[in-house]
Amino acid sequence: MSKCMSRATAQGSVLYCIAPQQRTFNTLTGYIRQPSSSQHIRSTSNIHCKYGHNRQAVRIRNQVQTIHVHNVVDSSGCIWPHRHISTHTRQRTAMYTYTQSRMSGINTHRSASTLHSAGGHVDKYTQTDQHRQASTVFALSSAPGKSGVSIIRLSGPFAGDAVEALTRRKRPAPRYAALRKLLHPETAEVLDSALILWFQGPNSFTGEDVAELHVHGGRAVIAGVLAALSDLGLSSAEPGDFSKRAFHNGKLDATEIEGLADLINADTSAQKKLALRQMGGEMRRVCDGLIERMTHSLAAVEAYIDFGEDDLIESEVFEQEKIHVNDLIRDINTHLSIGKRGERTRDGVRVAIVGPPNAGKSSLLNALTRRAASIVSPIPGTTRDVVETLLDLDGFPVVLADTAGIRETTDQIEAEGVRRSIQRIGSCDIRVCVLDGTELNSNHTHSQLALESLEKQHTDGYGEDGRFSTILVVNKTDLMSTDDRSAAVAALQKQFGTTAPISFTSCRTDGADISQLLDSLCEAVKESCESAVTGSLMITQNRHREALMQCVSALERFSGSGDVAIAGEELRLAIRHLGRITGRVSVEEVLDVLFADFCIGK
Ligand SMILES: Nc1nc2c(ncn2[C@@H]2O[C@H](COP(=O)(O)OP(=O)(O)OP(=O)(O)O)[C@@H](O)[C@H]2O)c(=O)[nH]1
Ligand SMILES: [Mg+2]
Repeated sequence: MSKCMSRATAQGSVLYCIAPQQRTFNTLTGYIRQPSSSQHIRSTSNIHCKYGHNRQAVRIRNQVQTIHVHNVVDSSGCIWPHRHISTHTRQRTAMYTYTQSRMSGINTHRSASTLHSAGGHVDKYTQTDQHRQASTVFALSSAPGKSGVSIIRLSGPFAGDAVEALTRRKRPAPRYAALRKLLHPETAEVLDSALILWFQGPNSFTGEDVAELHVHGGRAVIAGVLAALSDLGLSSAEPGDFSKRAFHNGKLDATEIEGLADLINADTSAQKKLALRQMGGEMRRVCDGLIERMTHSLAAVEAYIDFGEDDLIESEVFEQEKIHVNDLIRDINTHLSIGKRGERTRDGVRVAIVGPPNAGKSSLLNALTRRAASIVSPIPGTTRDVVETLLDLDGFPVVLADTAGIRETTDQIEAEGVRRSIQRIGSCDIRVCVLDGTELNSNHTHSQLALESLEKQHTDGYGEDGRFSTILVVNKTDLMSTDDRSAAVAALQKQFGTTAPISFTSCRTDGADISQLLDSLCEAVKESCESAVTGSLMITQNRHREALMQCVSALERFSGSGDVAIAGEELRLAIRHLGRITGRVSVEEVLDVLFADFCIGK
């Protein structure tokens, strides 16, 4: 929490913000106009202020993290109410506004100097050592269990002292590895010989003081060092504690933290690439760019509401902003139109193996995964439930599902299995429909029923991206003649058209031939993950998609609105939806960027 106060000067009021860690807010000084004038101050200082007949705004530039303003006092001694100031680290601009009506009831007679002397505003570093110890966390950052080297990480104000207590030497120079003996701080028992890395905050992952102890990865060594840290009064980190601190200190935004978690969980190279893109701030940059554009539009609309009559702002402003907002809608829809490619790459492409009983679905799943994941038997109706297994196909993650054979049955359990199969046909990304090649030409009722179910769920075989997302597999080719194959192709093409991909497979236990299917499947999986539009944004989380969709809805309502005040609210709502993606913007406030661009009062 930071505190703000002002000091009267010849130019107006200088705004001070005092952060818990004083280094953070050196840049936050600036000028606040007295609320009796509507003249806009253009200042080269870090804060601009503008007074309108019902709104007040403070603009902060070059901020490095989100701050919380408790009280702002202007030169007349008027205390402004508590509000959040959210800053965009790289966007360089943030706004703090409030409506004057909300100021009613606030003590306007208390002077800035009284506030100063009242204490509690200068948040000087007064934490006790105990407090510093408890707010410093430690954890084993590498995987638990035996290993060559394990890394124990510490973060917080007491991290440096803890290193000195364990090594009985001065902490190493920042970012230089130092070999040190670790000793128990009380008993002096040797715990290990460790490599120590020291990161002085804010130049660390969490933004706090951080130390990494690279110790030998034996269980007893790790347990001994962790116990010593606990004895020093440090707290054991909760899951995600380090990332949470990085977020609160403005080191990572919500999307970058999600990217980090994805990177740790990435099993395939495509997942890794996607996670690195997100961790690199791709989503943040897109969101920041969109928010900046919306902010400009909102500022124009607000300026029109506040100053339209007094300052002769052209009435076309509203119409012009509708054009800008329509451009925004188009751009966000372009991101959304790429479909669920990002989510598929992150969570795995859902591939379902479906078809009539005994066609060889389970045999095919086992051949693809190269293990006996599903039970195979000559008895039709062997598979009853959906059997899922994970597969890495050319670097892309696939969730492969074997399903019950589709047929009419009086067996209640099998009927439930058939219902689940049909459901899976509708919900998966790619369908692999396995047919018994020896029975395909004999008007086999089960094959027909399976194909009909496929058609019913997916009328023309095309998925949400307009791709033909069904691969037809003719299995048991070892029992088929060349003529049988030609007849099978003709029959399937008659039903599904000539573009339907058809693969021939054999899953005999003495050697499966599935290469044709593997090629088709790899192609389909890649296509369902990779974006046709190079460099386009990959949406990896459902919550991002939902926020973007809600943002578009609000923007559409803005465009359709005839009332400028209501439209302004919609725009504010749109910004808030996008702000939720990065976690950076918690606006209840009106953003007002345009004071620099709009020459109000000229
Ligand atoms: N000759 C030959 N037999 C196969 C082939 N694929 C599967 N089979 C046999 O066909 C029978 C059924 O195989 P499954 O894999 O259990 O068939 P399924 O489609 O999973 O059957 P349900 O689970 O009952 O729906 C088994 O006896 C397999 O050994 C193949 O390519 N060639
Ligand atoms: Mg089966």
